[in-house]
Amino acid sequence: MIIRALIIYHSISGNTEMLAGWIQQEFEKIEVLVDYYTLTDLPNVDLSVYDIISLGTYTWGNGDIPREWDTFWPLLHDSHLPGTVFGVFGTGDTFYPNFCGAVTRICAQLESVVLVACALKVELQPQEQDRERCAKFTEVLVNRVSIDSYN
Ligand SMILES: Cc1cc2nc3c(=O)[nH]c(=O)nc-3n(C[C@H](O)[C@H](O)[C@H](O)COP(=O)(O)O)c2cc1C
Repeated sequence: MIIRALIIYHSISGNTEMLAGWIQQEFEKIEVLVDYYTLTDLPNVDLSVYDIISLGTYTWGNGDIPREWDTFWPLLHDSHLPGTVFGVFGTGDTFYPNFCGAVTRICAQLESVVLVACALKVELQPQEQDRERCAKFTEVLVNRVSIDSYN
C-alpha cells in the first residue's frame, strides 16, 4: 500500500523549516511519498489525495497561531477528508509561558473537523535527539493510516 503525505509548514527564522525537513526525511525512510510546501507558497493542492497531512508552525505573540494560517482554514473546510490523518508539529521557546501554543491551538481547531493523531513540540532549533522524536511522529501517523485502512 502506497501512503502519501503532505507537509505544510510556516517558519520565519528556520527552526520549523528544519524540523519539517527532518520529518520529511523520516517519512521517506519508511517509503511514504511526500509533498512538501511552505504555507506561503502553497499551490492549489487537492488535500483529499493525501493519507496524512502534517502542519508545522512556530508560535507567535502569547501562544498565538501566526496570521498566515488564516488562508489555510477555508481550504481545509472546503475539503472532504474523512480518512485523512493529521499531525501537527512546531517549534517554540520555553522562555514563553505558552510553549508551542500554536501547536496546541491548531490541534484544538482541527479536532472538531478531522482526525488528529499526534503533535510534536520542539524547543527552538531541533537537536540531534529530536530526530528520534520525528521518527516516532511519522510512525504514529503511518500506523494510524494502516489501522484505519484495515477497518
Ligand atoms: C514576539 C515573539 C513571540 C513568541 N511567542 C512564543 C510563545 O508564545 N510560545 C513559544 O513557545 N514560542 C514563542 N516564540 C518563539 C518562536 O516560536 C520560536 O523562536 C520558533 O522556534 C521560531 O520558529 P521559526 O524559526 O520556524 O520561525 C515567540 C517568538 C517571538 C519573536
